[in-house]
Amino acid sequence: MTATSGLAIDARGVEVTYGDGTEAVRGVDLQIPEGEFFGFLGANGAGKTTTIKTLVTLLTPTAGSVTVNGYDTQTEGRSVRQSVGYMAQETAIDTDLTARENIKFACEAYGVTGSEREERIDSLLDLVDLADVADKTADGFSGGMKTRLDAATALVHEPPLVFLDEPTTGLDPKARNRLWEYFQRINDRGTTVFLTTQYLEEADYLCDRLSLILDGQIVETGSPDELKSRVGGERLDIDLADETDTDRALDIAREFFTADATVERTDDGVAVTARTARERGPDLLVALRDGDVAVTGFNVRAPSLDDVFLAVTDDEDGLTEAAQ
Ligand SMILES: Nc1ncnc2c1ncn2[C@@H]1O[C@H](COP(=O)(O)OP(=O)(O)OP(=O)(O)O)[C@@H](O)[C@H]1O
Repeated sequence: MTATSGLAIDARGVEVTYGDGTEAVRGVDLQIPEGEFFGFLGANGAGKTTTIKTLVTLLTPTAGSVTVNGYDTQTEGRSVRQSVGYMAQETAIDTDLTARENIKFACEAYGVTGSEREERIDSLLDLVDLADVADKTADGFSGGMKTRLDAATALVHEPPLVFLDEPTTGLDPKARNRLWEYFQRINDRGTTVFLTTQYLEEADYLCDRLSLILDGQIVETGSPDELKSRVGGERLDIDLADETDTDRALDIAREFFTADATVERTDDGVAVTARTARERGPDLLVALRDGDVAVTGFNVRAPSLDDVFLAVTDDEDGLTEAAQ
């Protein structure tokens, strides 16, 4: 690796416009330190795959510059490709071959030869928990097993940086959790991971830092906790027995929580978002009872990345409206 900056990825002002005029990526900046587990979070069509394809040199940016592992993607494409692993959305495995044969095939494609090859294949099979089925053909594998095999084939050349494009889409929770363990394992051994996902919970669980991408632009970057703090604290949902009590409950809650809280009407009652929601929630319930408001249920939860996305996209809507 020639990187001296300590950055696995340094992308500046990247724009990608497809031939039909679609502006898929509109000015993306990414500085990702070596060793980081980075998440790129966005809905369908937000521009995640286009960004990855640009970083791994499958697409040439319309504008901007990208350095990956210290190599310029436009002038040193070959070195970039040799220094990264890429697990695309479309599977790269051949289901007529065994797990071992698939990995061997990937070794050949990446020029991994010689004495260390068999050892590396065995260690990858172990890493993705497929050693027991190494000599079975992949057509009988579950979705999760195929995905793990796919991920292993992206790692045969021991790249310092691996791109995973929505690797858990369509997997059941058990298979997904197993894959998460494996991704953590490869990051623990020093590999930088760039993961795209539509799952907020996944980014929250795995990533050191993440960016939210919306319509080809990064709208927010930070650690999961930092992003969650954007929402303004924990959320307390209170269900009311009688809908006609809602206005009174809102008044009591607003009086009880001061400036920093958001108090709103919900389908079942009221919700308070505040840093002190958990701590002061029980006292609010007492205040509601004293005000003759009957409560049928309540729940306090830490903000999810869903909440963050909503907060950010609400802001975006506000900006768009203001600009019009
Ligand atoms: N080859 C293409 N030609 C024209 N437009 C494209 C092409 N590929 C993608 N797009 C468009 O570019 C935008 C970004 O797509 P992209 O696949 O990068 O998003 P994504 O966030 O990866 O979505 P997904 O979760 O569906 O994979 C979308 O509007 C998509 O329709």
